[in-house]
Amino acid sequence: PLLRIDVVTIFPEYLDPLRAALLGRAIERGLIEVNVHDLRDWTHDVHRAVDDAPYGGGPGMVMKPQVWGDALDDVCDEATRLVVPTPAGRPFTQDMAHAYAAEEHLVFACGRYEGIDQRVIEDAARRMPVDEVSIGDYVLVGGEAAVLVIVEATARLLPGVLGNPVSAEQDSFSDGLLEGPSYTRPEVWRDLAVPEVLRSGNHALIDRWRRDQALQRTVRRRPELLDRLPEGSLDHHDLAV
Ligand SMILES: CN1CCN(Cc2ccc(Cn3ccc4ccc(-c5n[nH]c(N)c5C#N)cc43)cc2)CC1
Repeated sequence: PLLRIDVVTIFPEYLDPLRAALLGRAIERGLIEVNVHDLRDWTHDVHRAVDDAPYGGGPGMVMKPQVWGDALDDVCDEATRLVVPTPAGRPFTQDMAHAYAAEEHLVFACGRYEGIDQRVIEDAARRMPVDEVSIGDYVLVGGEAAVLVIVEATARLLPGVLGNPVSAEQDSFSDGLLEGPSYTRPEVWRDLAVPEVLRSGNHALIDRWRRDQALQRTVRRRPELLDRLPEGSLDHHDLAV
């Protein structure tokens, strides 16, 4: 496959959506290989314990290092990049999705409770690249949803995974602005009409209108993106918007 993915979690069924739709077909076609492992398969005790009380006190439980250490020893190899979702992680970005799409083997460690004993990450970092990443500034209950997000954003960049091959520059964030509105038939729906310009056939005008819409939407919803635009990417007409 282009990319091998292993996920370790105490809720393996949470990753079932990876096998649906386009991603599922990419797996069937051998473009991507996805293996999901139940962390409890590496527990040592009759209670199959994966967590314990935090040193130093505090709320909740922490995931035991021994269980994770044994699991990662079996699942990781010389080509592995270990990705650990965590609220305290580096923000996951489109650039990271491109980097992950170029990898050979990704292993995702899904934490639950208050997270995984930090020594698991420290120990892994001795023999492989390890990324602690966050998918956004909101609080989840575990890492599984983040893995679904990261895998989707990464897999869609692999050649052949999606029907229409995406090109980096066509991706919405690539020209630095948000996507503008889209329309399709019927021309009027619940007395809402499609903007005239889009039916004019005047493609210079259409392109200009679409850029204006993207610019207005970006100013309204994500003004901070405008600071990141490359120098001179807004012409005098844009600035008049
Ligand atoms: C008093 N304490 C209370 C706990 N908080 C911190 C905290 C610690 C763990 C969890 C639950 N959890 C366990 C593993 C795990 C992985 C990813 C994510 C995650 N959340 N949001 C993202 N963007 C994520 C990603 N990616 C959450 C996870 C929630 C909140 C500090 C203050």
